[in-house]
Amino acid sequence: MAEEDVKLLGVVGSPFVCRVQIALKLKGVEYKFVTQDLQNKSEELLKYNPIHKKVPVLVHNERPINESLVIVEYIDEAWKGKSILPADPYQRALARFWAKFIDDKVFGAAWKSVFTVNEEEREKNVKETHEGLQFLEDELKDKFFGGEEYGLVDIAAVNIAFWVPLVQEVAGLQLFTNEKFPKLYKWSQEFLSQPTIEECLPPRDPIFAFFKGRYESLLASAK
Ligand SMILES: N[C@@H](CCC(=O)N[C@@H](CS)C(=O)NCC(=O)O)C(=O)O
Repeated sequence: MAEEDVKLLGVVGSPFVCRVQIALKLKGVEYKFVTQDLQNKSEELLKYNPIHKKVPVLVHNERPINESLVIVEYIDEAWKGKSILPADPYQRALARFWAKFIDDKVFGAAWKSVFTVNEEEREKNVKETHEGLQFLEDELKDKFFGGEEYGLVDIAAVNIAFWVPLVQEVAGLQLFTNEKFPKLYKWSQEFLSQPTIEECLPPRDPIFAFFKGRYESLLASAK
């Protein structure tokens, strides 16, 4: 391939950015990480993601791609190496379904369970999170969602493996525990300890402190 110019607009500590970092690492793609200030969005971010104005944005030879799951699929297609999606069309469709399910039905609810001061809303979201996690617990048949090797669904679910345990601790909630979801919990430990994944994870303590601060200011503002 011709000379590559690959930039990732992101922030450290974002589960969505982390997905893209994992995919780039898996394919061995060299890239420049361009840290964004989400309180004061750069011209570059607004230019490359004018619709959502969010990170991650992958810019490949000046062409931007938005939305983490779309980016991960793009990386899989644009670079050779270890495949992220299965080859079989039906299995590919299933992988896309579960990756989307994680965002639509699990992670958002887990996040809202933590970052709310409304008890009713919290309860509703805790219930939804548990229902979503149960579907994933039932779906997990092998070592990884991808089989013997991790793939799109595993990469998508890094938000469940790393971020949900972290933010549940911030609020003292029990969303994703070994007792409730033993298969999924075992998967998360196995997945997070894969060398490529470990290298892409942000340092836990500062991220914990960041979300703890955000949670405490939410509590304070509700008083
Ligand atoms: N659906 C998007 C979500 C990305 C997202 O929520 N990014 C956050 C950082 S973790 C962001 O850029 N937030 C800035 C904002 O909402 O203004 C994806 O999968 O890429």
